[in-house]
Amino acid sequence: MITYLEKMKTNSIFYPILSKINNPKDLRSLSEKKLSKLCLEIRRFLLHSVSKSSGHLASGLGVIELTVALHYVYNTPFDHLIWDTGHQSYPHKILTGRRDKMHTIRKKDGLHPFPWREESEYDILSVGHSSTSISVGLGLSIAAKKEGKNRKTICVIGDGAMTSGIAFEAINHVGFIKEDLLIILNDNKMSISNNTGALHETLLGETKYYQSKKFNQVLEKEEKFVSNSLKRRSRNFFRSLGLNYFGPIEGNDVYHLIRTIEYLKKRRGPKLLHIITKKGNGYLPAEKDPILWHCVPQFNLKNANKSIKRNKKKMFSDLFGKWLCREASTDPKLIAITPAMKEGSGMKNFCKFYPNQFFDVAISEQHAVTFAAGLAIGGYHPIVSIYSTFLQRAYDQIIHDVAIQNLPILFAVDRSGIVGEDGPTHQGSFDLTYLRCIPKIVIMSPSNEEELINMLHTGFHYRKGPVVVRYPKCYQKKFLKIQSFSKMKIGEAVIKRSGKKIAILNFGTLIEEAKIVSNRLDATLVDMRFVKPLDEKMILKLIQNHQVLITLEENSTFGGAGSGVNECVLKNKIFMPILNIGFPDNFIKQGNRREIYEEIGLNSKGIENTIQNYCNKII
Ligand SMILES: Cc1ncc(C[n+]2csc(CCOP(=O)(O)OP(=O)(O)O)c2C)c(N)n1
Ligand SMILES: CC(=O)[C@@H](O)[C@H](O)COP(=O)(O)O
Ligand SMILES: [Mg+2]
Repeated sequence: MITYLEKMKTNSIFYPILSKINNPKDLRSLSEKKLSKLCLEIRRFLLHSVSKSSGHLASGLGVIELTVALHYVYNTPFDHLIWDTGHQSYPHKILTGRRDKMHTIRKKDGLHPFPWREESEYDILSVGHSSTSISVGLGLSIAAKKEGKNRKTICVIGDGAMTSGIAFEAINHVGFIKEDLLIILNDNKMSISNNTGALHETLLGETKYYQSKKFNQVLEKEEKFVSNSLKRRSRNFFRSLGLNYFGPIEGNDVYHLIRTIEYLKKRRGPKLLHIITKKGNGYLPAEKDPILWHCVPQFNLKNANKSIKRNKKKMFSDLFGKWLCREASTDPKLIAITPAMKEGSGMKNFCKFYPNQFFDVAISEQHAVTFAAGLAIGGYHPIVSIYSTFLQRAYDQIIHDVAIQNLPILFAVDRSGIVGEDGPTHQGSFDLTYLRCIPKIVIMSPSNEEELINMLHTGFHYRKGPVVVRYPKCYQKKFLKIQSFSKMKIGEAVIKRSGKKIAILNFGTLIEEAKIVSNRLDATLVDMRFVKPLDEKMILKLIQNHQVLITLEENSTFGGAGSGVNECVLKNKIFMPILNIGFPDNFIKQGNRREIYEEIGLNSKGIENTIQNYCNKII
């Protein structure tokens, strides 16, 4: 039987134009008048495909016209097209030979969630974290010039991604060395949440000016438009940094885009084209609620909003948000900071109820950390809520601006461990490794909902230096009413089960699997809770009456919690077999969390097998 999707991908009745486009060359052979119809077909295809696959939708809907225009005007893949962050690249994937695989996106062995170098020659840069496009684009354009290739480089960056430090640093360089590069600023006034910041205000100003002058009428006459857009203001942010600034122009009109981009292609030097698009364009539910539709689970197209909301389950992040509200109710000095991840981090209610104690600093992880340092020095009680993978961006800030100065800041490190569908760029595989070596930092890893709350409470009131509570992207199993919390003794582990020969030292939420395994193997199970400081007394006691130690964590085993246990044992000059179980030494691909844990041997069966194989040689 032909499945719905199979029908959809081959059906030349549903998609008379799109079904014939297998690469951008096919697109470039179309007459221009077919392009707006093609955009409609892509939009329909995208909606159907994401409704089956899940994924990033609203941003892709907003750049369909831009994607068509860019591949139409430029000679891709010879010319280099870079999509910043990459969550908007689904239309690009559809047009570059991957249409038939779109239903596999974000799935195990399926298409990668973002542009990926190994996946296609049209993906010149692998991405996932934002704001890298201009730096890489500049490097590519210089390389092309040195090689004597008449190759063009185009970077598409969103107004959200433009707020990040690295994008500012790149613009500073681009405007100075004046290489040939086209930056397209896709301004839809949205990050995941509403965009924030002074740059956003500046862009708003540009947009209002453009609307008041009705530049889109002038656009019909391309030359006049361009000269007008050059004339109308002597300075704006980008122009004052040495870039040729054009626009803003309507970014959801494929013909205007083609005219403008063709014109800019002929001009050399650093250019920034400011386009105004609508996130979710052409699909009313997503236009109305682009936050909900930024990244969606599978949904039913007939009652889309409802089916998305119905599928939403409570996560650890929501518990963090509840705890935050509760703690803020007794502490006006509590300040919570997010670098553009308000919704994902569970802070929607907090920012509503405590707007004066909340800062969304836009996509600026480095600033978020150092800004917290300033607040802490000033006597406030900052909490930085941040995803494990994005905290990687702020490593020096944690060491130089926070830890060296012993500042009391709580880091709520969300999405630690496997996040699943977002793949290698987003897995929280390394935070224990990169944080554990920082002197005096306290690191906790809750194994369940109660521990999460108690650890956040303990960490927030610790006040002797930085504290990290790291927790995964997992659903709450228990409904917790947050009435009271208790402080934990720093560095204290608890025994969950007493057994023989084998002691399992668990760090984090794999405890459910560890319980099953310890019952089957009659092993001792300890909930270590603290990655730093380790409960050394407990480790030494376990060594006395067991033959093997097993450590279990949701982090790379290289330098993670298990490495800490190894160091403790070596330091005490003890010979003891230790097996570290955790993530393997590779970048873990996309898939759902359950599948990935199974594949890397972190379900109960896998853990038991690994332990047995190891112990067979010893016990
Ligand atoms: C370094 C980093 N921080 C945060 C994110 C999460 N993130 C992904 S998309 C996005 C919003 C980007 O907004 P914009 O660039 O304007 O694109 P739009 O979604 O509006 O198309 C954010 C915050 C990320 N991918 N990388
Ligand atoms: C592209 C990106 O970085 C975000 O959109 C991310 O996918 C959000 O992740 P969560 O869905 O886990 O909040
Ligand atoms: Mg945006």
